[in-house]
Formats: sequence, structure tokens, C-alpha cells
Amino acid sequence: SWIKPSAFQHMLKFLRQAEPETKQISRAAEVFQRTLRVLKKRVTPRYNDELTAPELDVASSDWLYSFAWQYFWTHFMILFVRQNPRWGAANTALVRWLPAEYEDGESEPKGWNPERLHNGFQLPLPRTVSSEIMTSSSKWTDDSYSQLLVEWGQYISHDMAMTPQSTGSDVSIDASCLNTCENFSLFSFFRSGISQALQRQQLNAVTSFIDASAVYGHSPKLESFLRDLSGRNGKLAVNDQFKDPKGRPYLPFVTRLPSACHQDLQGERVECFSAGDSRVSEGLPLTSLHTLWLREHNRIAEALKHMNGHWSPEMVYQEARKIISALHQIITTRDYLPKIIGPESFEHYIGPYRGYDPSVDPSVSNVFTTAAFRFGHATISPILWRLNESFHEHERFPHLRLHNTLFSPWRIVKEGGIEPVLRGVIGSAASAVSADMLLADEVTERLVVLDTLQHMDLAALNLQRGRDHGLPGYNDWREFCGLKRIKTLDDFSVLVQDRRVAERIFDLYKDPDNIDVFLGGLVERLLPGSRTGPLFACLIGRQMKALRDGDRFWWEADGVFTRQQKEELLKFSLSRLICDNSDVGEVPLDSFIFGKYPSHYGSCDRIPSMNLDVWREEMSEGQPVKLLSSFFSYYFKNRCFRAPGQLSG
Ligand code: HEM
Ligand SMILES: [Ca+2]
Repeated sequence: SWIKPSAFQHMLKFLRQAEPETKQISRAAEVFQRTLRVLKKRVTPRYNDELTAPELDVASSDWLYSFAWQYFWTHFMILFVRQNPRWGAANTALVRWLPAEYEDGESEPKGWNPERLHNGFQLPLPRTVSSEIMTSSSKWTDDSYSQLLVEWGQYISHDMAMTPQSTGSDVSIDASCLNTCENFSLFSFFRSGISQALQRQQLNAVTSFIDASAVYGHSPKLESFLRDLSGRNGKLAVNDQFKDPKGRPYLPFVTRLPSACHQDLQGERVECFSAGDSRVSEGLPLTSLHTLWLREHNRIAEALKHMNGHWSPEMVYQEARKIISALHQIITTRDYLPKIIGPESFEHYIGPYRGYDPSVDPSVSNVFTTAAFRFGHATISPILWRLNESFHEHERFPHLRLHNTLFSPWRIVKEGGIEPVLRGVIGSAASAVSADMLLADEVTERLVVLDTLQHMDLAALNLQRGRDHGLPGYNDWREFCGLKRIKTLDDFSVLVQDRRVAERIFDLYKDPDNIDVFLGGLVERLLPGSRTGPLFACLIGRQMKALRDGDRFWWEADGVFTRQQKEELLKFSLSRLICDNSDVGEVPLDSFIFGKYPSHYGSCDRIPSMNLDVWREEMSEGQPVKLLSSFFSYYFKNRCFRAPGQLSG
């Protein structure tokens, strides 16, 4: 069957808690849509396939229409226009690179109406596709890369997008849309061809830019909650209840207690952690990365304060944030992406940096976050490895099956800190993407989400989400990328790693135009030196280029850092991050590369580090020669809502 509505709602409730602003916008859109639906029924005689402007005018005499219109615009004006949001800002719509294809042209998910045929065939149910093609009880390993590569993918995906769903609690949802209508969506008017269409669009609750929003949040309220404002030191707030065995801090807990995170049956409660992104407690490696960045911010803030005693706490905070944000960009573009899309695609779709381009829209696209960048779900390891100091299975905290580790921060606080997990992700090989073993059954049969006992199926969720968002099919996206459409099983078999898989997909979908883009993209044969096929390499490459070139505050953009500062930033690595902020004392030079211990490992003394002296503010005649910090303070305060382009005039 479809994903069970009750389980779905639990998931929505806890996995993707949205900020009040996001909820308000979506609520307004929801009311508007419902009213329109009622209206549409009432104006049926005049209404044919296209809801054109004159017909809307007729309808507007109806009080219901004007009520909805007013309701929607009031909220729209308050939340959008007053804050003057621009490209890439939080709480704006995911952009469409191809128009949405809803079943009714407006909002109904593809495949929703079983009588509606697509190219003469019904779409197969997501759950059927998942169990017959995508679920695997084991995974191949990818001996080139470490599991950290996978974890970085999940971590950075949370910096770029969160498509939230409503809890449904304050919106009465009619039965026909329980599975799908809970999306926080927004309606926008756009023209396609000559007809006007009113279509459901989805929101991105976080900033599209790679700007460490997962560390600092994406709204002023969340940002100040995460800061240590009383310490007057420019640091982030830390957990006041627990520290690690060496006295290093943990992330603070969420404020709404008791939280829904799982607990050790014995001992004190350990609540869900909070960070700039609400999904922080989902998995132990993810939480460990968040913890490392919290510690790194505070480490850098302390160093900056030490060398620039005259800086205000605000200045220290903003400059540290600017550095952390740059490091996120560097790790992603220099260390992560070339391994994912391969050096050739990197060159082809991204290429060398040529400066800020104000004509580029840096917003995350719907297809990127709903399909392409979910490729990582096929690289989730069914096992969480936990290693001791000599990189063997930890004697007290052994390996765990993945489902026993989700939403379980107690396993960090009570089971040896982040170190066993960190050694596990650098010391074990990544899971491989391969068409015959796509998603581990740990996430298709046993995915757990907080306080529900019901299990979710991540493969089916991904497919359903694509249909819910009205994403065009696999072939349309191939054409979008300048790749050949597939017509026959032979065409497809050439593209896929495995002919039997191609056959099974053809059997289920019947027509190649019906293949869901997430599935089609995932089974393509990997490009040389990459972990994606040609379609996903294109979609990910284009997105990353937009995120870089459309970012006025990209770390390499003019005026953001001095030349010396850039040179220091480039010395940074995830290995260094681990060395400086945990008890792990030996690491590979590039922690994304998998190598045997001890031959591929070196002591932390041998890992290059940034010399922060280039941030020392020079004094001239007793007065500091200002860095760009105050300028950036303005920018960072406002980036949550506004695109940086605004500041460039
Ligand atoms: C243990 C590992 C992981 C788990 C349990 C997990 C789980 C999930 C879940 C439950 C969703 C929401 C699905 C939906 O309702 O549509 C999601 C979304 C997503 N995941 Fe993962 N994921 C993991 C790892 C990854 C990795 C490694 C990547 C990429 C390399 C990734 C990329 C994404 C993206 C892009 C989204 C959509 C974000 C949005 O727009 O809201 N995930 N993941
Ligand atoms: Ca962001």
C-alpha cells in the first residue's frame, strides 16, 4: 500500500519541525488552495481545463474568494514582501528547472488518481517499486572512500534544503490527500506558454547557500537561541548538563522537554540535541559532525578574541561564523563534490571560479533536493561502526545496526562521546551505489522516527515525494541535461549497470517516460571516478555551480577574505577538524579516502592547520584598521531572509 498516513504524519511531526514563519506561510497557502478548490467546484460550468484570468475575475465576486485572497496576501505581504526576500533566502520556494506536472495540473500528486493513465499505463506504487527493485538486504562496499564521505553528504544536504511538512494538526485535511497534502507548499502564479497556471510549489525552510546554516540557524530567533549571549565571548551555547570524558562540550538540548529522542533504558534521560538544523539528532555521525563544528566555532572565537582583545563579542562571533561558513564551502567544493560527480563533470558543469554573478539564482531546485541529491540514500550503511583507539571494534561499544542508532543522542553522551563514531566513519569503507543493491533494508524496512513504532520506507518516501512535488519523469530530465531520451529496453540496459535491473524497471513502469526521476537517475552506470551517473552528475553539478556563482559572499568572492586569509583557509581539512575538536589522535590526510590503519594514518601533528594570525587586526596610531567584520555582521544578520545581492547594491 501507500505510505501509511499515520506514520507519515509522525514523521512529518518530528523529523522536520518547521519554524513558525514557515508554518504561517504554508497555512496561508493551504487556506487559499482549499478555498479555490471549493470555488472551482462552484464555477464548474465556466471552468474548463485552464483557469484563466477572466474566470478568476468572475469568481472574485464571491466572498469566499475575496476572503481567501485577503488571507493569503496578508500573510504573503507580511512574510515575503516586508522582509524583501530574494534568491536563496530561507522560506522561499524551491525553484523549478522544469514546470511541475501535477495530475490535475495544479496540485494533485502524480499517480494519485488510479484511473488516470500515464502514457497508457498506471504508475506503479512507490512501495512496490521499493520492495521489488530498490530494497537490498546487503550492500557492496566502496573501498576507495570512507563512510565519512556519505555522512558529509547528509550533513551538507541539511545546509542546503529542508522541505518541511505540516503536522496536519491545525489544518483539517480531507481524506483524499492524507498522504500528500501535508506538504508545506506555496502557490505561485507563473506563466507557462500562453495559459496561466496556479500550481502548488514547495518551500525551502533553510537558506540554499552553503553558509553553515546547519550550525547557526536560518532565523534570528533560532540564531540567538544558539548563541552564548551571556558569556559575551562570541561563542555558541553548549550543553550545561553533560560534557565528554575530556571535558569537551556537547550541543545544547532542545528546549521543549521531554523531547522525543530514544532513551537508554537505564540512567538519566538524554534529550534531543539542538543545532542550526532541527534534524541534528537523526543519526550519530550527523550529530558528531554538528558537535565538531560547534567546538570549532568556539575554538576559533577564542583565538580571535585572544589576538584582537578590542573586538566586541558580536565581532568575534560574526568573524568566526564567516570562517566556519567558508570552511563548509571549501570542504564541499574541493573535497566532496569532485569525488561525487567525478572530475570531468566537475570541470564541465562547475569549472573554475570566476567571481560573483548577480544574474545566477542560487536557490535550491526542486529536482535537486527531491531526487538528485537523495542519491546518498543508496550509500547509507546498514551498520554503524564504532572503533577504539587502534581502529578495531570498540570493546565496550560495539557496532550497531543502523535502526538502533537513529534519534539516540544518549549513545554519544553515555557511550564514549563522539570518538568511537568518528573513528568508525573514517575507519570503514563507504557503502557503494550499485543498481542491484540500492537501499539497505535498514532504511526501507526499519527506518524509525522518534516516538512511533511504525517503520518507514525511505525508498518509497523518496519516490512518493517526487510525485507529490510533481517532478517530471526521468526522460524529461535527461533531455533537460542534454542527454538522450531512452526509448527501448536496449537503450536503458546500456545506461544501467545491470540488465536485469533495467528489465525489472521496464516491467513495472511499462513506458520509459513514466520512470520516476529518482529511480532512473540512481540506477545509471556511474561515470568514471564518480559516484553518480550522468543525469545526477548534471543536476548536482548545475546546482552547485548556481550555489557558488550566485553567492555574493562565496569565500573566494572579491572582498570577502584577504589573500593571506584565503591561503590559510585552504589548509583546513576535515582531518584537522577532527584533530582539533576530539580525542582522535591519528587520522588519514584526507579523511574521505579509505585506507587501512595504521599504514594510511598519521599523527595529528602532521596534519596542516590554519594559522589564524592573519586575522590579527593591525593597529595604526592606536586605532584598529578595520577588517570587513562589521559589514559581515550586517550581512549575516540579514541573510536569513534576504539574498546577499541586496548588499552589493
Ligand atoms: C542514515 C542516513 C540517512 C537517513 C536516515 C536519511 C533520512 C532521510 C529522510 C527520512 C528524509 C525525508 C524523506 C521525505 O520525507 O521525503 C531525507 C531527506 C533527504 N535526504 Fe536523507 N537520510 C540519510 C542520509 C542522506 C545522505 C547520505 C544524503 C545525501 C548525500 C541525503 C540526502 C537527503 C536529501 C537531499 C533529502 C531532502 C531534503 C529536503 O529537501 O527536505 N540523506 N533523508
Ligand atoms: Ca544554508
